[in-house]
Amino acid sequence: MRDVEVRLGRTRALAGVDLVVGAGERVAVVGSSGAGKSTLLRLLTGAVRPATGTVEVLGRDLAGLPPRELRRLRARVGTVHQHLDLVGALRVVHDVNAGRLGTWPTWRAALSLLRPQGVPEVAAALAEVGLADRLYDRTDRLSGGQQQRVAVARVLLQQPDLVLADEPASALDPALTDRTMVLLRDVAERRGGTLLASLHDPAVALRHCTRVVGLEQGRVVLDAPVPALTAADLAAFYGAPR
Ligand SMILES: Nc1ncnc2c1ncn2[C@@H]1O[C@H](COP(=O)(O)OP(=O)(O)OP(=O)(O)O)[C@@H](O)[C@H]1O
Repeated sequence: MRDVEVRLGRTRALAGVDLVVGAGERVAVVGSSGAGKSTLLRLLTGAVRPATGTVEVLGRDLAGLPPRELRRLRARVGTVHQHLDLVGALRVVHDVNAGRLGTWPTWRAALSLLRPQGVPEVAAALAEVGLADRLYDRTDRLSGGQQQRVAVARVLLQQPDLVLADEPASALDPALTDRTMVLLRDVAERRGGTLLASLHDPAVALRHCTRVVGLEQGRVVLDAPVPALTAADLAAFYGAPR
């Protein structure tokens, strides 16, 4: 993205952001609450449009992309949203299958709501996140951490070229956090793709990412490869003493 500004209502959520992320990079987006991390990720899904500047995703300029092309592009972008974007009243199998709706014809997507399609692959993705036995549970009967893992399973099934994760481990304990980050890394790496994750824990950023981008009041104030950073450098972004 080049020289991007985003306004949300009266707030300038991002200002003058220049960021180029190459294939295969794993980028942690860090910063205090309200710094603009979610906005940055939502910009890359086309959910938020810039007031000025350009945003390119997987080599396509999002401005003026016809809806059909935008849908195709979105099918190549896997997202774990901060608020998970799951349908609680559905069975887990349907919520996970939503990961590939973008690549299915409409008739198959509709049919899948009546009779789930491709159940073995869904079961395999759920097994990877440790929820093999929850295939037919209602999603809203699962705990917050389990729902977060359903959202990860959906991305595993989708096999996208770009993975965006907004605090993907906020409801998980440390062991599950690491496991989830490894899964997200794997799914990005399988396709030679890229991972961008907003992360609240500096240690997780250092363990799992190759680069850290720090935001403050909508501006990029840190952009460094992980080997160049210390835990103290990062702690500053979370309000901890250096
Ligand atoms: N829908 C909205 N309308 C108006 N302002 C918004 C909206 N969404 C976010 N903002 C504002 O934009 C700024 C950036 O918000 P954003 O959600 O990107 O921050 P964040 O770094 O992801 O925060 P958090 O860590 O708390 O999730 C904040 O000042 C926020 O109040």
